[in-house]
Parts: sequence; structure tokens; C-alpha cells
Amino acid sequence: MKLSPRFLSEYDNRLRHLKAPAVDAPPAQSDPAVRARVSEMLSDIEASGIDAVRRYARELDRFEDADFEMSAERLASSGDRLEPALREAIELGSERTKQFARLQREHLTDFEAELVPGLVTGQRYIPVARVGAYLPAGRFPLTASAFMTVGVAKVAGVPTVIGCTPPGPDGRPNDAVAYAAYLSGVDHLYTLGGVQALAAMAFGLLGEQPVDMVVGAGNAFVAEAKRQLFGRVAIDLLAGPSEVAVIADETADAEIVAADLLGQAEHGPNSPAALVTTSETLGLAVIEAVDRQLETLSTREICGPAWRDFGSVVLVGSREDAVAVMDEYAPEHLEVQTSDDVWYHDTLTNYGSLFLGHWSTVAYSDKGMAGTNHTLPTAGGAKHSAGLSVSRYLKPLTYQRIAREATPALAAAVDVISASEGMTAHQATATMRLATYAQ
Ligand SMILES: NC(=O)c1ccc[n+]([C@@H]2O[C@H](COP(=O)([O-])OP(=O)(O)OC[C@H]3O[C@@H](n4cnc5c(N)ncnc54)[C@H](O)[C@@H]3O)[C@@H](O)[C@H]2O)c1
Ligand SMILES: [Zn+2]
Repeated sequence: MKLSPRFLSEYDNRLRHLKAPAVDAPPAQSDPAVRARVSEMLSDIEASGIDAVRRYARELDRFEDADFEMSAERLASSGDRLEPALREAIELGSERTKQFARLQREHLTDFEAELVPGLVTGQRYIPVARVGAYLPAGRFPLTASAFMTVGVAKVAGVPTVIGCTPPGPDGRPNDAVAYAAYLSGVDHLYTLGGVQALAAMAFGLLGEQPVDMVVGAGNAFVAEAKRQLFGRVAIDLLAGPSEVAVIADETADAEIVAADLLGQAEHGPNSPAALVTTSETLGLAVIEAVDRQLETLSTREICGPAWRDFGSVVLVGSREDAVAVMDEYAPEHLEVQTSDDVWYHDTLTNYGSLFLGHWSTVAYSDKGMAGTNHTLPTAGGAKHSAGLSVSRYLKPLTYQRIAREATPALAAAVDVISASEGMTAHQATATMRLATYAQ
């Protein structure tokens, strides 16, 4: 696991790698080659507009159609083309994600208070007007992404949410992804992937006005495109290649821990999986179990290299050191499988989402069944950011309503401060009111 040299200088003698990653690469979303490629693509699309979007869609995703938008009829009937069990699972995930999002909304309350007589201040949550959701579907069609981005935006009250998703092998969006977007309330869905999708939404190239915000997870190119578009539009957070980390002690089940590590390594060959354990026996058993489980996994071509190159098992001497390592690593997903889960819950501070206990696993949230958002910060972003939630779509706008009687409490001090700064125009706005007040 990638830990800063400064942290290691303090902790090196307190942790031991039972399995070290083969590659000591920086997190993919700060890769200079990705940065350069995305920058070149964004400049090209900004200069040449939809023609450049079309060219990239053809080159990167073999998309040849004239129209990127999925027709309203095809979108509405996407569920009809699915097996009933899949359709029902999507309906369940969509509803459960909205259920959690509605609770988040309820816990964000507008308020108004009188700070001094005549000075009424308040805060009101107002949704952004237009959101562009990226629905990843390169390697796998990630069915639940639309619940997280489109559905949660709709619960927040965003009037217009458009979505983009890359085409599948048949040149069309995956029907499960489309149905999830439809149920979540998407207003328009476009068959467009990667950097060109984010640029088209942000620059307003899809016959729509530019969106105010682009959201959603994706590969390193998608995360980098969002980073570079930030400022021109808002972004949710940088949700790049998925990561999982587990804290386990001797009470954990090695087979389950191994399955959970591989469960996220499956996202891509650059997806890191890490175990931090206080038990050498458990650590060695997990390494063995991972190797064994890999033999029969149909996706071992992805999970195998991910585990070899970016997988790690770290032995620490105490639960305090386990927390220190994890808070430094700040993983996207963190599972805790110990006899001490409550203590860990109370103590840990840096993670995208926390999965407590033997019965709790990342896939439950990944697929929308836990209700919580799966769009989460990667590459250490959990040190400063939380995952996507209703609040990200809402602007806490402040206001003040001020009556005559509050004038002395405000104007006199503003007069003094403005004078000391030499800002006479500011000063005048206060002194003019003071003069009127005195009449
Ligand atoms: N952090 C999170 O919350 C979270 C959640 C779900 C998924 N994910 C991550 O989303 C990612 C999905 O990645 P994916 O690739 O399968 O699908 P994707 O939809 O993110 O990316 C596919 C697109 O990448 C573009 N692309 C591919 N190679 C390119 C190149 N060389 N140059 C420019 N563009 C290129 C193509 O246009 C293609 O449409 C995974 O890494 C997964 O771990 C993260
Ligand atoms: Zn996952």
C-alpha cells in the first residue's frame, strides 16, 4: 500500500509487509501521461466541438451512429429487455438508494435566526440546476452507478440530470445501465464514454446547455477529465479506480477476507487491495486463500495482476497502529472484521465508506443494496473529502434580512473597519445608513 515517505519514516519499524505490491506506482489519477492525454483531448474538443467528440467516440469506442441520444422510447423500454430477476434487483437498488438519500435530505435543514434585534440571517439549500452524470461502462457495465448519481440528484431536487455512458459491444448503452438511469429519473441519456462525454456535457455540445456540475466515477481518464474541468463546472469528487482495504484480527475468516479483497481488485488491473492485520496467522492465511481463489475466478486476468501489482498485506503490532496506517492510507472502501469493531468505528477518521463486521461487504453498497452512495474518493482523497451525497447537489445559500433597528449594531463597526482599511466606498454604505437612522 502506498504510504507517504514521511509516515514511513515514523512507522517503518512498526509495520511489516507480509505481501508487498510488485509495483510502486503513484495512484493512477495523478499519472502525468494521463494528465497530458486528457488535457490534449479537452483542448481539442473545446476548439473543434462536436466533430472532435465524434472522432474520439469513433476511435476509442467504435461508435459510428449519427445520434448520441438514446430515444425516449428505447430508454423507457430498456427494462423490458432484461431478465425479470435483474429488473427486480435494479428496482430494489434504485429504491433503497433513494430511501437513504431521502434521509440525508431530511437531515439537512434550512434555518433562520435573529442574531441581534433586527438582523435576521438564514440558510437555504437550493439544488444546482443542471447535472451531467457519468455512468461508467468500459470494462463492466456498472448498473448501480445511475442510482448514485442520477437518483440521488433527483432526490436533492435537481431539475435536469443528463447521463452519458459508453456503448457496449452492440454499439448501444447497456440495457441494465439504461434501465437504472431511467428509474433514477434521467432526463436524457447519451451513448458517449470517457473524456469526450464529460467535455460534451460541460461544454454544452449535446444540444443542451452546458451542465453546472459533472458527477460520477470512472477510470483514470474520467477522473482526470473531471479534475481538469473543475472550475468551469463543479465536480462531485475524484472517484477513480476502486480500492478496498480491510482491517482484520485473528477472529476474522481468511476466506471471506480474501474474497472481499478480490471482490474489488476485479474493478481493474490498477485497483489496489490491502489488508492490515494484527495477526500474522490471519495475514498468511489470507495470502494463501487469495492465491487459491484466484485459480477459479473467471475474472482472474484482471484480479490477478491487480493483486500482484497493487495488493498488500501489512502486519502491525496493535489496533492503534492499524488505525494510524489506515488513516494515512485513507482508502475508498474500508472493511473492519475484528472483535473490536465498535472501537475501530469510534477511532477511524479517513475512509470513503466503512463496512463494519463479518457480514458487511463492499459489494452490497457497490450494487446499491446498502442504500449508501458508492461514488467515493480514491487515491487518498478520503483524507479531505467524503463520498457523493444529497448535500453535494445542494448549495447552502445564505441570506440576511435587516431592519432599521439593527443599524447601530452593524454600521458603526463597519465604519471603523472600512476606515482603517482605507476602503471609503465600503465605509459610505454604512455611514449613509447611520445618518438616515439618526434622523
Ligand atoms: N471510486 C468510485 O466510487 C468508483 C465507483 C465505481 C467504479 N469506479 C471505477 O470506475 C472505473 C470504470 O472504468 P472503465 O474503464 O471500466 O469504464 P469507464 O466508463 O470509466 O471508461 C471507459 C472510457 O474510457 C475511455 N478510454 C479508454 N482508454 C482511453 C485512452 N487510452 N485514452 C482516452 N480515453 C480512454 C473510453 O472513451 C471509454 O469510453 C473503474 O476503474 C472502477 O474502479 C470507481
Ligand atoms: Zn466494487
